[in-house]
Amino acid sequence: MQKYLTLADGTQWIGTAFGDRSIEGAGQLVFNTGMTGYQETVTDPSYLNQLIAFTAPLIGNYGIDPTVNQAATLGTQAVIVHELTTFSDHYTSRQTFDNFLTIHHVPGLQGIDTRELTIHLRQTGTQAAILSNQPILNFDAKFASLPLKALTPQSLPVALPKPTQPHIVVIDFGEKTAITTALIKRGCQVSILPATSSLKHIQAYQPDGILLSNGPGDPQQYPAALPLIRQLANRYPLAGICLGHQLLARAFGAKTYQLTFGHHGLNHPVKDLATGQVWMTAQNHDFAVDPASVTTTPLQITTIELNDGSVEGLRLPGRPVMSVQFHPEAHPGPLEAGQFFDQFIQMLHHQEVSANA
Ligand SMILES: NC(=O)CC[C@H](N)C(=O)O
Repeated sequence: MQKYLTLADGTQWIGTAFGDRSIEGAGQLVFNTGMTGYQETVTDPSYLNQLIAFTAPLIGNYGIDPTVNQAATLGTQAVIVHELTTFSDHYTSRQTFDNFLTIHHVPGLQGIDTRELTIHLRQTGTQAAILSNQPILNFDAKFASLPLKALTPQSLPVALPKPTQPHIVVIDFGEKTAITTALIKRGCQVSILPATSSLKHIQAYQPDGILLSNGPGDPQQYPAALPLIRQLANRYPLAGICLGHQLLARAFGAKTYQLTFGHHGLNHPVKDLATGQVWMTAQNHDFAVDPASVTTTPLQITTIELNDGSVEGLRLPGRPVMSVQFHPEAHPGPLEAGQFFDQFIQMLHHQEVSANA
């Protein structure tokens, strides 16, 4: 069965269907350059209502491991690959990628040159796209006819904290499981609360620290969260990751903007401005903090991306508050930036963030 990928600029790619053959998808088309980690990527809630094209030439070759999902449901609108492997004999695999997408009602397109598509997106910028079962006659009408997906809230909060363990409340904007796991692995107890929670409600959990999670969409779409974030940052040690970082910036008056084609991959070098140390990081974002706007706020830039110089980290001098644009929890990706969580846990003891945080 043929499937048609049509971009807002009218360009079209034709390939073969996989995943849920009957379903069509529409949203922003992004490319991901990771050589591995397709399962963590398609289950990452930050890809809500996006179509993901993988530049790696072979996808699906180690199957699906039920333990690595980043969320229980898939928010992605479609998956686009060059070549799909239809069998997998890896020892952790329990099903094929094709079958996994079918069960989760996500359509796929295989057999197109995703590197050519990526070059096109790098030249024209991120744009809307539709994966359809028939050629498209009217892009806008078809786009409007296809349903948007909604986020499924993460698991319920855990029981009251044990006095011996630091208790972290994660504010859930679309939290990835690996963030919670990274905190639990470091001895924390974690409660996940909806982003609509009131300060009073959060305080009732008696947190030792707050983590603002990653999440989908434009950070401008979350104005209601900003007063809460300011209140939390003034009361608790606080860390932000990706969307959480962007919202922390906005809460203190900085601006965010859309990158031309986003950062979606596993080998983005970032530099710690205090130490000069460079980490290879996993990234997944289309928006970024405007560095010029940070100078008008109490925040300080701590880290930058070496490919394009974009802002990768912030701190609030005098308060145990810091954030990163990249994904220290990785999954997929390199784990070397995981020290962000160690610094966060140090901060819980009400220490000022060290200059290299
Ligand atoms: N992974 C994230 O939290 C992504 C943040 C935001 N949705 C962006 O695309 O920039």
